[in-house]
Amino acid sequence: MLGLSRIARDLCPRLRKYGPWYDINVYSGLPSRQECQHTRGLLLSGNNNHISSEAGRDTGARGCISNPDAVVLNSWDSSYTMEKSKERTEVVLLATGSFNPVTVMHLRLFELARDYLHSTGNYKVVKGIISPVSDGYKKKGLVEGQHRLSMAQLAAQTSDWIKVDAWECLKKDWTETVAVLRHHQQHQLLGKNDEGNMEKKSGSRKGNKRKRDSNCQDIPDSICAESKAVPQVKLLCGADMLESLGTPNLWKPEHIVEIVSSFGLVCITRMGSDARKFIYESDILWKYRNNIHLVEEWITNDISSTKVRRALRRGMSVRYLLPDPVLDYIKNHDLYSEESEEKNSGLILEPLMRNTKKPQ
Ligand SMILES: Nc1ncnc2c1ncn2[C@@H]1O[C@H](COP(=O)(O)OP(=O)(O)OP(=O)(O)O)[C@@H](O)[C@H]1O
Ligand SMILES: NC(=O)c1ccc[n+]([C@@H]2O[C@H](COP(=O)(O)O)[C@@H](O)[C@H]2O)c1
Repeated sequence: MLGLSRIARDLCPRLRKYGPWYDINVYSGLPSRQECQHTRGLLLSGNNNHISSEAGRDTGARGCISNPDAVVLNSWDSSYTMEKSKERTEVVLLATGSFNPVTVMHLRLFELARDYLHSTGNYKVVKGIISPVSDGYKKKGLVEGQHRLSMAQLAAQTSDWIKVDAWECLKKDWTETVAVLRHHQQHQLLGKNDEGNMEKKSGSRKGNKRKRDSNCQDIPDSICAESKAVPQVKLLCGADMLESLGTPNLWKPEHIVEIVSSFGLVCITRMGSDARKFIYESDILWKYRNNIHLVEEWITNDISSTKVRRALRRGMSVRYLLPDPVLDYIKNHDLYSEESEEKNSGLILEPLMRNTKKPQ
């Protein structure tokens, strides 16, 4: 830890010569992501290191801890940096949900969110992840995880950037969403470090993938190899899921704070939900509103998995609401019936079960 603080101190004079905006102030604690939106610079630490080292006093610049696992030095003067480096904060969009079954609207969420984030000029979406919930969620009518996973995989085949991740789904027990976010953020961090180590070992740099930052010219190779900031994982959801944050005992308050402060939300408007009003009426969400990106879906589309299952049970066509391969999969496995809709009937949803205090 002390070694890392020393590295930060050593780097200051070198970085300072590129301009006052690079003064470094590595804070302890966990600032909100909005303070880190333009995170750039040197990845300094790994697991749970909360470095406190004041290396520069100018108010025009700061570094910050962008997540519990990484310390990055960033530029405070974002407009200058944007213009100078044309770099944007990399984002991984994570959508959790039942996906019972996945619909074309689920895929649209990713496209809408990516368009919006790119239009801000501040972000570059590098990946989308669909993470179907585990059977342990115990939602009524939830068909087996393996089927929901397979359908999501078939749907994602049409995209070159949306992937399906089985980590959450294949667990026997339900995982709280904040833990899923932490898992994927950690994965990003390890991925970046592995990439850095691989390059150091092979001594090669592949194409443009990890171009040496011009600001790194006289910084030791061992540090520069890790100079690309880790992508931020953000939760992607519809406005109904955002509103579910207000359902008593469904979400732990500290988890809501962590989601909106440390990760951030990208929320797509949905018929029947008023996300703006909900944010206004919630003190926590209002406090972190700069880290909640509300995306207006102008081509409104109220496809829902519940409606699709209902139509399937009634023998009605759902073609063009789901990708064709998903429809074929449902037919081949005879997935949705009156019987399947009764699954978990009478059971309490796992988050409610966990968060409801038992009477003394
Ligand atoms: N039409 C839609 N508009 C906006 N968001 C949507 C839409 N459909 C799904 N979502 C979002 O996709 C995520 C995963 O949704 P989920 O798997 O629960 O599907 P769903 O269609 O909402 O299911 P259900 O009908 O059971 O509520 C959630 O964040 C949800 O808000
Ligand atoms: N406390 C929590 O972390 C919490 C509570 C309720 C739902 N969720 C998640 O939100 C999503 C909701 O999906 P559905 O809209 O299909 O019910 C699921 O991924 C579920 O795991 C998380």
